[in-house]
Amino acid sequence: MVQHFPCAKCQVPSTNCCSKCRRVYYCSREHQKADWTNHKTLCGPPFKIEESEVEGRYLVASRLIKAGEVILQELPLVIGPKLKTLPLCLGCYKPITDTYRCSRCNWPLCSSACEEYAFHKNGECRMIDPTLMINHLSQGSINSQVYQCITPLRYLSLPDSDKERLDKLVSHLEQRRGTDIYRLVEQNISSFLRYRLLLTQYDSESIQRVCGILETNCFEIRFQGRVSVRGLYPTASLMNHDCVANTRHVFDPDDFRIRILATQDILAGEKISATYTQSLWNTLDRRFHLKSTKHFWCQCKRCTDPRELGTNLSAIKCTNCRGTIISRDPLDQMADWECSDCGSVRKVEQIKRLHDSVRMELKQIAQLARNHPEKLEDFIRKYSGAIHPDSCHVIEAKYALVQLYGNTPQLLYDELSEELIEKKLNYCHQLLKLADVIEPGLSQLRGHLLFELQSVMEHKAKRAFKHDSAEFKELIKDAAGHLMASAEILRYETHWPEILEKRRLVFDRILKEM
Ligand SMILES: C[S@@+](CC[C@H](N)C(=O)[O-])C[C@H]1O[C@@H](n2cnc3c(N)ncnc32)[C@H](O)[C@@H]1O
Repeated sequence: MVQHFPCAKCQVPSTNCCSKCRRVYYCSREHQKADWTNHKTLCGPPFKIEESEVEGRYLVASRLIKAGEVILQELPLVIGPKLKTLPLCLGCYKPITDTYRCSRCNWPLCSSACEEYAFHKNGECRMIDPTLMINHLSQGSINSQVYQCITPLRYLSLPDSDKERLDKLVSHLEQRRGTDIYRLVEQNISSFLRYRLLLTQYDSESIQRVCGILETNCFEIRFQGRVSVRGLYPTASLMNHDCVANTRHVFDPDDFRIRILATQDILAGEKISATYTQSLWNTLDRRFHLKSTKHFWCQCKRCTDPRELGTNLSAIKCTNCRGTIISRDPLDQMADWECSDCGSVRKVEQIKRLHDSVRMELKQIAQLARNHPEKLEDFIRKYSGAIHPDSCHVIEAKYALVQLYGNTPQLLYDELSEELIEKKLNYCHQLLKLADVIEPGLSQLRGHLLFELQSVMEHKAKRAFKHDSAEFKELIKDAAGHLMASAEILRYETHWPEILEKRRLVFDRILKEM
């Protein structure tokens, strides 16, 4: 499915872009010509690179960037398997059944067409002596661990000019030295490449640096029907992190090109940010994850506020007075927590233990949720009282139900009670309010929630009201508006254009009949 972007002149979806900046799309040469006076001032990149001691390099808007604008697009210089991966075709990244082997190097692929993918052909296929892989690639016994060396090897085999660009990226080599991940790289990648595959031209330090660069800077690339892989993009990886980011990214399924889209208007001088973590996690978890994987303590606005910008995702109810317990200093992972009403104090270890046990319980319930959604409802009831109705765990349970109700066998709309329809509707509204704070604008979370909202509204309208009633018409019109809003966000994601088009036809028909 080729990605379409709206023509800058008339909004008609198009695949042709300005050949200079490749960020702005036109449906025809006429519209490109007509827009030139406007576009010529915007044709260069809308960002510059700045640097600070604490954050290193980062991207800053050099002019107003409008929500929805493509900020940059680029091809990956390296793409390949993640450290933990399922066995996959090294050409197209689909899961393999080991029925075809590369005629040159003997690595499992889908077909002869996959032998020609440049990253495979110029990487492991050219670099590894197939006779040395015989034991590791014998039929029926491929250990997914052997894939760990592929992406670093693809990096190491790049032309010098590409390598020079990537070598400037942050590796955190010093912080990684002596850690578990450093030892794992030493055993599974460095020793494997040097002593098993006899690639002794690469020293252990260089291999460790490359692995550090890959883990600090790669984007995860997921497509339905393919194993998820990682890609390294020299400019996109200069976006620093913020727990409320102002961009999102989409990948082109044909060439893995990344496009960075502004989710909100970004003023000249503002940082252009991405999120390296999960927006529904609480502050303790997000900060710990960023420190352990990316080696920095986040100090963004959201992390600084003990109430997480008023969302209370981290908050816990006080068992003494039912007030709200929050951290005394969220930028200190060891700080005590305190009830804002009665002042009683909890040690952070106690708070962490509580979060860990609730998270574990939710994980177990979520695995059964397809057949037992009522367990998620019980969880929500129990922990809205026992922790906090806005707690991240309660929110995650609600989001899981929003995705299940109406979309899963046995939970399709026709089988849902009115009560469950109403529940889904309420959860969508609550979660959208939250998303407006933690993932505002044209974010993927808002796109998915708006999509779920329009579908449940349509079903409620059909069920609750007569087709010629004012209530029916109002609900359907609102739902159609939400569909348009979700389409504006999701149309760049693979598979979504067809789904959105089907929904549009449904609403077209209903609106015509009204
Ligand atoms: C993908 S790189 C981003 C570009 C990087 N700043 C550079 O100079 O190349 C990720 C690294 O940037 C730094 N970084 C990103 N966001 C940060 C933030 N909000 N605060 C501090 N450091 C940050 C961390 O060192 C992190 O591991």
